[in-house]
Amino acid sequence: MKLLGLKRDEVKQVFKEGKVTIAVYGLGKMGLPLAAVFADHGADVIGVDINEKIVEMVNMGENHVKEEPGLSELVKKNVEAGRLRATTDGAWAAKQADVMIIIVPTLADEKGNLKLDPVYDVAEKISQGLEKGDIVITEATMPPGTTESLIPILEKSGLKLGEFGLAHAPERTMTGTAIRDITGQYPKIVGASDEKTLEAVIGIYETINKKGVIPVSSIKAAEAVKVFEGIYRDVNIALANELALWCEEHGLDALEVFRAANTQPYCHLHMPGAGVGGHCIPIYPWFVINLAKKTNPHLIKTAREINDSMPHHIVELTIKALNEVGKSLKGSNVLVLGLTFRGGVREFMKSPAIPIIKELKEWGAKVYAYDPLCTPEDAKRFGAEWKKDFKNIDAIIIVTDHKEFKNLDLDKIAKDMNNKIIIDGRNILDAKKVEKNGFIYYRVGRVI
Ligand SMILES: NC(=O)C1=CN([C@@H]2O[C@H](COP(=O)(O)OP(=O)(O)OC[C@H]3O[C@@H](n4cnc5c(N)ncnc54)[C@H](O)[C@@H]3O)[C@@H](O)[C@H]2O)C=CC1
Ligand SMILES: CC(=O)N[C@@H]1[C@@H](OP(=O)(O)OP(=O)(O)OC[C@H]2O[C@@H](n3ccc(=O)[nH]c3=O)[C@H](O)[C@@H]2O)O[C@H](C(=O)O)[C@@H](O)[C@@H]1O
Repeated sequence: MKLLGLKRDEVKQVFKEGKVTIAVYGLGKMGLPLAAVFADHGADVIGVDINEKIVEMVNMGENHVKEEPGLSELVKKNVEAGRLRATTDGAWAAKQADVMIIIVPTLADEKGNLKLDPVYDVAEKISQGLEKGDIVITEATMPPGTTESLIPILEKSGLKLGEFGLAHAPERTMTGTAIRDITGQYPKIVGASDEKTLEAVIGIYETINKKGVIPVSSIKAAEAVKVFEGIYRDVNIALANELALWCEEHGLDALEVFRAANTQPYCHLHMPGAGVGGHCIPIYPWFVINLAKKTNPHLIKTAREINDSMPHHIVELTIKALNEVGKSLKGSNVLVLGLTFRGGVREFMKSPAIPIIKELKEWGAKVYAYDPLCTPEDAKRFGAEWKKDFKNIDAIIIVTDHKEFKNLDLDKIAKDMNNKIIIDGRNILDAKKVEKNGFIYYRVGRVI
């Protein structure tokens, strides 16, 4: 049933009656939870993905996003109920659907040069099935202005904007809490092409999100909200890193100072660490930097430089610790714990482990690695040798905050290692406890 022109409560009613067909383009870490949640709330959902294996798994009621708690049950339940199915045919899905949601990757390279091909490919497919009264929503994070750049492609359908609706409703969640967040952790931000579209889209998201909807004045404003959330994080992490380096110089423990400072409600010092990885936080700043013609976003650019310098600082701390025991990095056995960019998710995009391993090897160290979410092939791909024990290791570097690394058996490790050195790049161990076991323990902001 077409939703354009309905009031939000009418949308909720037809949604519950199973009269709304939604096509979700991109069945990844974000798209599959979203598709399953829409189906679980009564919509008839068609998932679209270019990956035939994913389409096949979903149609068998299987979930490929293993790190997402509750998702396997939700996919199975809704596929069996006939509310969720998948296809690789994006044009066919558009013909069936009343609402099309684009949540495919919006990637950028190191310098933020965008790779939006997946978004434009989906827009082309949608244009082949777009009908009067349909609504197209982008949920993928994208540079402000990108959603409206799809209008000429969508109008290849022969329809003019206004005969179909266009909106941006950014995905404000992360792997590990997607279902919780999509259904009610934060209000949904929505910006739309016109009042009718806004009204209908509010009805769609109020159906699945108990935190409700915050409408903003334009599509571009909605895109900026999401990008700014990420830039806020990147700049604040850079501030934490810079203050932590100052603490090292002055013999302070940054975390002790930060925790005390953060008791003031207006202070939110973030965590210093080995660097900022992922598809999101290190990328979004470039969306603003690249679009700045008159303004000079030098704070945002400097923050990026600070965060990207942290992997090198981790290597410096390792050299310092080895020197304490009369060893140089050359010829030392170093074990990197963690290859993924953060704990609990198997993603390598801009993972700090990559430059750390590279630089350690340039210094002549023998580099080993272990990560509970990875394989020996992953380690090899990044230039390290897979090692699950601590025998003959001179220094451990924790680069990823996997929960498995929070309870290391320090007694046993101390016996196995050649030299007892831990560089904690994610502040996950208790300094006093580690030092009690005779380790040299450094972390960003604490080299006491
Ligand atoms: N991963 C996260 O924590 C968050 C991601 N986002 C945003 O969500 C979007 C998707 O991210 P993820 O789900 O993490 O990516 P992902 O890489 O996990 O999944 C993307 C899916 O899209 C499919 N795909 C790629 N090109 C396609 C095309 N042309 N047509 C149909 N399907 C296509 C891929 O096969 C894959 O299954 C991105 O824009 C990202 O910025 C937003 C918030 C959090
Ligand atoms: C505020 C927030 O938590 N943003 C989330 C973020 O998810 P993401 O998976 O990128 O994880 P993240 O916790 O931001 O970490 C990114 C990187 O930054 C590092 N990091 C994070 C926080 C911190 O205080 N210090 C720090 O060094 C992490 O180790 C990691 O390498 O980016 C997501 C996104 O925008 O796609 C966003 O939806 C998520 O809510």
